[in-house]
Amino acid sequence: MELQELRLKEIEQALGSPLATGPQAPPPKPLVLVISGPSGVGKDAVINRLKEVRDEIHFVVTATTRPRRPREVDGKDYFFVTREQFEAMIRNNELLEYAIVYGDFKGIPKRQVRDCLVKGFDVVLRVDVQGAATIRTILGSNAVFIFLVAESEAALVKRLVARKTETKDKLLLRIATAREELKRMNEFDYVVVNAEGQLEKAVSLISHIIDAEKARVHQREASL
Ligand SMILES: Nc1ncnc2c1ncn2[C@@H]1O[C@H](COP(=O)(O)OP(=O)(O)OP(=O)(O)O)[C@@H](O)[C@H]1O
Repeated sequence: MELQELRLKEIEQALGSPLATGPQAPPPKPLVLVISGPSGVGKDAVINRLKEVRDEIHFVVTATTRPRRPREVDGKDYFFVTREQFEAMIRNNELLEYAIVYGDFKGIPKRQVRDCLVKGFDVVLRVDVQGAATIRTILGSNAVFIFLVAESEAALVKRLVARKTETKDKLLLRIATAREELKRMNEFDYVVVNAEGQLEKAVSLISHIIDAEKARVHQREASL
């Protein structure tokens, strides 16, 4: 050990400067990850699991006028607001993006995202395909866009039927919309398959995407 230290000293002397001990890689910039995909593909399921495996990431809570489903918690799964409250948020320019999705308003509060980025935290946003397009116009290549798909259309519909949260009309509308949405896959950076019973695999791939993004030489730089 001592001999080694001595050698290092000799090297430093020969170099005429001390050997730097700081990190050689620059600190990674905070990441904005947009997770999108057709209704019922498993966005919520994937994000809920991702929260458990990557607890350093911040998950922005979407505001919605849609009625709360039995197991959903206000402020955790969504901010459940009235139509009037939502309209006030639009008027006050408080939303990064918002849309009417199957008759209900959904939107991302800007402040939550901004606060996280300023503190240097990574942020995950959950948006429908329409919302992802809006965010792309704002953040462009400074955010990472992930498109979630099921293994097949049949599998997606089976999952939606099993969830039992839609009437038949709403279900048909969601399927038709999903067909259109699938055509927009090429607007995304990554596609992740959330296959039946394979939630862990989808979450693990997203986790690896995050790690790979952190290792980019040319870091994306999101700001609002
Ligand atoms: N890999 C999987 N295997 C089996 N079931 C799954 C898988 N992923 C999600 N599910 C189930 O499929 C249903 C739809 O998932 P989820 O509600 O997360 O979709 P979503 O994309 O958030 O839908 P929406 O956009 O309509 O809110 C849920 O009942 C969920 O538990």
